[in-house]
Amino acid sequence: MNTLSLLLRFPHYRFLRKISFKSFHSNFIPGSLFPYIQSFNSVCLYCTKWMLPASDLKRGMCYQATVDQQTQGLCDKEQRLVDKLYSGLIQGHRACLAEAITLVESTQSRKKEIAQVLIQKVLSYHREQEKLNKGKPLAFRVGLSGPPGAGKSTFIECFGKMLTERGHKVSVLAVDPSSSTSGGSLLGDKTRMTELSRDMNAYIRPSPTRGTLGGVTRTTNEAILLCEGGGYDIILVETVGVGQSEFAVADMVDMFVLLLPPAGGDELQGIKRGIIEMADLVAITKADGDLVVPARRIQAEYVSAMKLLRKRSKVWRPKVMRMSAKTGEGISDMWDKMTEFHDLMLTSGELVTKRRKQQKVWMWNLIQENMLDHFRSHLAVRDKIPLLEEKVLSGVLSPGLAADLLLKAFKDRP
Ligand SMILES: Nc1nc2c(ncn2[C@@H]2O[C@H](COP(=O)(O)OP(=O)(O)OP(=O)(O)O)[C@@H](O)[C@H]2O)c(=O)[nH]1
Repeated sequence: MNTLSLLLRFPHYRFLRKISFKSFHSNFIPGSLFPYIQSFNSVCLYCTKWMLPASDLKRGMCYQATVDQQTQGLCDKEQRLVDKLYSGLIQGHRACLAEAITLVESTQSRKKEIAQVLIQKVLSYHREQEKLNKGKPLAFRVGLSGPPGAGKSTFIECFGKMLTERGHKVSVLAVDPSSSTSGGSLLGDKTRMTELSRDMNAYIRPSPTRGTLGGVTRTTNEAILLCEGGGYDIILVETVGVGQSEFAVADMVDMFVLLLPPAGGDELQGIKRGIIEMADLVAITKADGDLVVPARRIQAEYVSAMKLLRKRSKVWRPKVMRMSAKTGEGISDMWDKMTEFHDLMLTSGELVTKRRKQQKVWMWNLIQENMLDHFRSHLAVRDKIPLLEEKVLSGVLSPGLAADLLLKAFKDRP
């Protein structure tokens, strides 16, 4: 198709020409252009002229169409809610941040859809802000894990206060995978971090997970984004290192810190080897008074053990430090090490790569969770599950055969 026929086909060709290559590449096509785009093929030809790969354009169209669809699907009241939360959030209003997190945590399907429109808006805002920040991420995301009683909340209280005094805005998301399954809570009693919770530059929020790993992935990832949109530049995600949630958390942060008490091997039994392998920094807590000597010993043990671990980064080797939240000793050194890590990861490009990979993991985790929900609630399967589970438990049926039967029933019925 030559320029003349393009002009005939698109009377507004001159206008179309004004759209920059860059705006296409950022996967954005202004909604107002859609009336001008009559067929995808024609546009591909138009784009070939401007050296734009058709796949990028297709992706851009699909993306924008999805966002438009989502936004158009909202009624006035819902749209007003999204607008109110979005503007309040980016202006730093804590109440709006809290309400926005509650919205993303909702299990109601309509609320989930509204939340996605909000998240999409916040993501666009992020992209803009990161561009203004020369591509540098808006916040430093740190995962903190350790066994119960390791001193996590005492550390976060002390560390968080030091950071706010230095001018940072700190958000603490406490992921508690136990709360909905056991009715009890590993992390969440209200007396934790009392001083930090009164600090106007800190925001503490328990992150309920509905007891599923998928719950951790969805709500925590989205809460991180919202906190960053609200201007928090340091996000601490706390979790108890005795289950699977810490692995999920490690997949959503820039740096993973493991807090270990100066205790003997037995008390650290619950800590899985895998979690140590994921740590970028191990901090031995409570290194004060009588505990200084055991803290030194544990530190030396971990220094040697970590030398044997596979290297995960070209620019960083995991460090083992000692600190005391009671005396404050070692806390500032820890922050120095953490910023050193952040700077190295940023300048080497590893941080950007890591975050990109995490986006993909996030997407697949969500798909996995939704597929499993879909499978469990499918008409052809739902009623068979208790019976087959029972047979597997009593040893009448092998788990493999039971799984095959359920999968077959799922596949055979539409
Ligand atoms: N000596 C000393 N004790 C500490 C220090 N930090 C915490 N503790 C004590 O260790 C105990 C557990 O501390 P927490 O901060 O509640 O530990 P946690 O890891 O948050 O515990 P969970 O909330 O159960 O997961 C408390 O009695 C604290 O007073 C420290 O730096 N030095």
